[in-house]
Amino acid sequence: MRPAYVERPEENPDPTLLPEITLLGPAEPVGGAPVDLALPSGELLAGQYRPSRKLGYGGMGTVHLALDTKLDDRQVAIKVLHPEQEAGALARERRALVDLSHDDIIRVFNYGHHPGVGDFLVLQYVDGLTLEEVRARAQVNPSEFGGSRFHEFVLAYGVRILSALGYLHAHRPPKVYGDLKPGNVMHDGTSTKIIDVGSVRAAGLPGLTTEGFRAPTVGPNGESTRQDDLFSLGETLRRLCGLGTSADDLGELSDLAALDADAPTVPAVGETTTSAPSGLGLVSLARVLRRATRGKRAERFADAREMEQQLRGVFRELRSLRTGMETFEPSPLFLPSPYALDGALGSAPPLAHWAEPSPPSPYTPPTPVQVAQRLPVPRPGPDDAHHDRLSRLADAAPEALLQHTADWRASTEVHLLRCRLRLRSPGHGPDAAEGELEAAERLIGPERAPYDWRLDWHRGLLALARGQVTDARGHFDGVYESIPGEYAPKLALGHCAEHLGRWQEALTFHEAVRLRNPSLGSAAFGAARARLALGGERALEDAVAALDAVPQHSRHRTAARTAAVRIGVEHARTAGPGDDVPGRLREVLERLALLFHAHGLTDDQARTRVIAEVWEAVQNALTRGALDPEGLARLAADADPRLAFPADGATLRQDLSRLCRALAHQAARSADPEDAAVAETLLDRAYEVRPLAFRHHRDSPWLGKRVADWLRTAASAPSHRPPPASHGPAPP
Ligand SMILES: Nc1ncnc2c1ncn2[C@@H]1O[C@H](COP(=O)(O)OP(=O)(O)OP(=O)(O)O)[C@@H](O)[C@H]1O
Repeated sequence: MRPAYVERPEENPDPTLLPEITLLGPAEPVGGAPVDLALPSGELLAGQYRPSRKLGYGGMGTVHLALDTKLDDRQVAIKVLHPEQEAGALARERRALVDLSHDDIIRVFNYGHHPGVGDFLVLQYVDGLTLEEVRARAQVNPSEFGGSRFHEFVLAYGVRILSALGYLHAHRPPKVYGDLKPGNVMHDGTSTKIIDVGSVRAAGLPGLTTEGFRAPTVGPNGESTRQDDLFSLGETLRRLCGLGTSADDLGELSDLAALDADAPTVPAVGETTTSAPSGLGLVSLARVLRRATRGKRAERFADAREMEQQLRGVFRELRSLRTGMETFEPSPLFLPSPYALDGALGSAPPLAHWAEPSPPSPYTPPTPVQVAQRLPVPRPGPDDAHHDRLSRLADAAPEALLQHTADWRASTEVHLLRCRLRLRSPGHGPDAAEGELEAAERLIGPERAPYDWRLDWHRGLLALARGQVTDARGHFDGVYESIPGEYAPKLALGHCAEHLGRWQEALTFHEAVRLRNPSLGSAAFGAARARLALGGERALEDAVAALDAVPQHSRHRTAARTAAVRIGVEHARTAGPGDDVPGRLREVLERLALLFHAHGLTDDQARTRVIAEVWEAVQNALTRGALDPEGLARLAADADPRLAFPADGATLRQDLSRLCRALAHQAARSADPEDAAVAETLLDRAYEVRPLAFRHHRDSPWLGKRVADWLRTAASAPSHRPPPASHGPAPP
């Protein structure tokens, strides 16, 4: 191993950052030999280059370090070709090699011939290690690369190499590199260089390849396509990560089954002792490498850009899972979703909450139908005829959009849009949506349809809309296989796992998405629900922490803060004998004040419902003996005065009675007929809860008339002017 110093970069979300590797001292010649060029002493190669030592050798030739005496003694690498290479393809391609210009591809400065030595290329000199040497180093000393962080650096190598491959592939006619492997890429300071450019050729022409990195689809004489390059890169990265010994092993590592286990999965590491990421990070990494190294070209990434997007996504996931830090970058394939998928948790309790003798759990997840309607939406494909128009569409009512797009010429994306709109529109449903999906599939055609993840995504939505969650999980798993760096399939799988009772799996998916992008309410709510369902000592703290991590600038912030209050209430309501109910209630009141005055819950009706729920929880604690009158007084003394929290039991009851009447008022004016029935129940409660001195029955003939009159007035009051709770028409 050559002596070198590895300096890791600070933690950073940039998926192209590499450690800085500096070779130390006079490096040993790689081949162990000094210059072995047949040059008389003092003679310059081609009258210009002074060789100093051998750098290495390979199938094509021997590489020497030399000084360019005509250019300020600049260091260059001279690659002297083996005689059998001289008349080969390289000789014809020299001009093209000199023209190659990309930061991650070694520069070919010159070429020449020296009698007695032969043909040679003059290359940019790289004072670094090959990736094969880096791999060996990481195997011996993983901590030098930050342990499992090494895998993120491997992805960074991938992203950089893909930039070079993308450059070659974009030539007209396209070029391929043809012979990608760890020995042909060097770590150059903090960047990479593909060194062995002799294999570069036009796509489809014969050329150099290497056993073990060669795709099965390459022709007998090395005839390669762009997707064969992606295979070789996938294999290169697999070796660097040391995952398995072949693409088959990646299949095993890609399995979701392990994610519902209690303990984190232990990776089956093949060729390295570098600690590999575990759990979902490992699955995503294995999947991205597997997709690149699939046997059939159609199963691999379509191009360098597609592969790069997914490597970047997996990088973000690994980094966030390792550090717990946000690693956000907008998704290239999905639009940001406006919906929080918060189930019952993220908003004030609905009026129906008071219809039940004991309120339903607020932890209920969103229904499969709601999930189908509110998952993130794929961005329209750039090649679609309607791409521009589709990108400009506002998220309007589904019926209106169906009408708006009715006369658009059919295209895959238009059918997929209509499929989603029909799922969201009450008058249509899954059967109509399925027709659109079939039309999209026909347009994609039988050759490409099996590999188009968009079809699987929409099949997953359809299955959810029909309540077939196991099927949906299968479809979304297919999407995750295809685009392993994307967050949206993981969000979908998290919701499926919740409905299948696979709570550990749900937590794994939601946490991975949430950590990467804490602004995304859906994942924070999912993680909170999964933590609460799994239980355990820290369940409540961890659930609330996930919600608190939704940042102030997120559109889901108010919902997340509301949920944190409601979780506290629910906990106080269902607390066992050992629980610190006064402490919990104190926290709830603190959060409530912040929710109203800093975190944006400004709607008066919602505020009244949240206050009623909190006050009821306090009353409930008093009744159960979990809180005593002194404790209540202390809570009031500590609470934010703007909450006007009652300091004694009688005032609390009076407040509750007033709140119930305010809620009855909301119910009486609600457009929902079921709410009207709740109005009666709430009035009953208002009377029940009054302090003893005030108690009487509302059904007394005198009072009954007044109540009926009041309800009528309330119901006929103009509904566009919702008065604050305390300012409704004077209740009886
Ligand atoms: N530009 C360079 N700067 C520094 N070292 C280099 C450079 N090019 C090659 N080397 C060293 O020489 C070794 C052999 O180089 P290279 O892989 O290009 O040769 P090759 O004959 O094409 O090998 P093969 O075809 O077997 O991969 C490399 O492993 C590297 O250590």
